[in-house]
Amino acid sequence: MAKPVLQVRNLYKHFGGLVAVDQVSMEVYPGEVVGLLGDNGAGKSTLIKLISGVHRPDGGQVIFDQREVTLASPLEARKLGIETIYQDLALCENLDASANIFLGREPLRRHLGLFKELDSAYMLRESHKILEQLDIQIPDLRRPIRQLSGGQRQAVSIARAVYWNARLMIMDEPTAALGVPEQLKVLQLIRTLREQGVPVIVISHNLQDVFATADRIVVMRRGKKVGERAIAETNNNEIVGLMVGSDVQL
Ligand SMILES: Nc1ncnc2c1ncn2[C@@H]1O[C@H](COP(=O)(O)OP(=O)(O)OP(=O)(O)O)[C@@H](O)[C@H]1O
Repeated sequence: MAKPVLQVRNLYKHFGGLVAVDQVSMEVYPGEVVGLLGDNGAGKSTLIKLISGVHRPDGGQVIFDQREVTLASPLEARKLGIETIYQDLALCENLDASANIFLGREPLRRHLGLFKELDSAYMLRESHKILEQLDIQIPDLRRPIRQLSGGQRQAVSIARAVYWNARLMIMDEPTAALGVPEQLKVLQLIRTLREQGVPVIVISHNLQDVFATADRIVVMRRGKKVGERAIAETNNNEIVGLMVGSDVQL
């Protein structure tokens, strides 16, 4: 069996007296989609922030590519290939898709052998390639991002991560703000990522979405991991039961 891309062991994080993530261990294998589920306040966001370098754990280990890592910042996580896409997408509204894909990492070329300028032709060519590779249709790559639909923006954000060699993609509620056709496109994009070997951790409140895309589900409640199931071996009721706890009657 392939080795996990990511392993977390006994991760622990508290905020004052509140334990947000309590001894959580999980793995993510190459080419799989893991749905991270749990009710509000269960600790899902805190867990992914520990994996993406936003928070430092108070205990436990993060092992990436078989090596224990200390992620002191989101930049360090990104250097390893851990890319997180939050709902705000971190795109620049006034720039076009290709400028966003290269944001902060723009290639320069010499102009008339004298001074350096942005190599927009290269950026455009490369953007076309990555969007095609992911089967993303954006009719006009020169339009500012603000004129694109929510699903297209999400897609640009994912394309950027893949272009810069994402080895693990973490997505926080990727479909929450989208209309139904756009949701379907984003789910399809998650499947494409899996097919191209990039594993995905996806947080969602939408069980239908998770059942449509994930291979495995991890359920959290009150900071703890309370269950882990292969999609083929579970169903809605069982997952809801784990999310709300056996003390609640369904
Ligand atoms: N920076 C912080 N400071 C203090 N408490 C925090 C902080 N971040 C999260 N918490 C608390 O930790 C607990 C877990 O929160 P977290 O956001 O991880 O849950 P969640 O499962 O992502 O919830 P939701 O689905 O509502 O986003 C909550 O009780 C929350 O109030």
